[in-house]
Amino acid sequence: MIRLEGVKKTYVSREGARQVAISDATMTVNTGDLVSLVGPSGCGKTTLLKILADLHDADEGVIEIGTDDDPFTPGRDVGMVFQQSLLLKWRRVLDNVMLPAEILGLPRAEARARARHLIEMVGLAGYEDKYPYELSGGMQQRVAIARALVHDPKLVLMDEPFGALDALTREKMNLELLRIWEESGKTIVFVTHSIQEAVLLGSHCAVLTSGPARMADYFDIDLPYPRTLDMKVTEPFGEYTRRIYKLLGMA
Ligand SMILES: Nc1ncnc2c1ncn2[C@@H]1O[C@H](COP(=O)(O)OP(=O)(O)OP(=O)(O)O)[C@@H](O)[C@H]1O
Repeated sequence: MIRLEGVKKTYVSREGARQVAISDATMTVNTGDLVSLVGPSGCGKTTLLKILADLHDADEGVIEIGTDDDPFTPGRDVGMVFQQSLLLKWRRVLDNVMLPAEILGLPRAEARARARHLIEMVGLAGYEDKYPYELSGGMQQRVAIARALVHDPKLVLMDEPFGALDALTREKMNLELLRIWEESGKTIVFVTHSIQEAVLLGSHCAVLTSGPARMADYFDIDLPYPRTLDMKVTEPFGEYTRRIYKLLGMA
């Protein structure tokens, strides 16, 4: 579904200083993959997501998303989830989830039915008429995930979606995301600073390093499904985390 080869992006400041945000990003993503992008702050993870969402152009490299038979239109085919849920506080849960469908002008009755189904899928049945302030941080992120899926996008981009949650809620949301991913069959690219989260969630993992910012490795994570939290203490899991620590110069 996605092919990147040698993708590079440099930002130029108003003073003319050049900052290489990402270089040599090369990866192939198949429909239904969940790709973790892991790396330290400033190594270009968000830049890569913005390139995939067509919010930024790359300077060099090949970017192919979709196929001739199944073309990809970024405005229609991308769903995004950010570190903050960015819910509209004056809208109830159902109306927040409906937002992308309204912006895209999708048929209303169908979109409402889909929104209700997604609210149920993210575990919030019964909360359709609540306002965001009535929900916990984890519940708000569930609403954001439902909102990212309502227009049935081909690609879901998640930028540190659980970064603001407490550790236990985050682990719970990891399992929830795996379930939602399996149920929805979506292709997901997921940015995280957490090596453990990258390994637990990813079917594939891209490791980005800084100084200079580049994609240092891209590999399959061949751990069985369903993934469970106790896998984190197994030897195969440890091998993947060691591999990433080494790439980041931390082992
Ligand atoms: N719009 C911009 N203009 C200039 N420089 C930018 C811009 N956006 C990002 N950068 C720079 O590009 C580099 C990569 O930024 P990016 O946000 O992609 O990193 P990141 O890996 O997502 O970081 P973090 O994990 O902290 O969110 C950083 O050095 C950043 O300062």
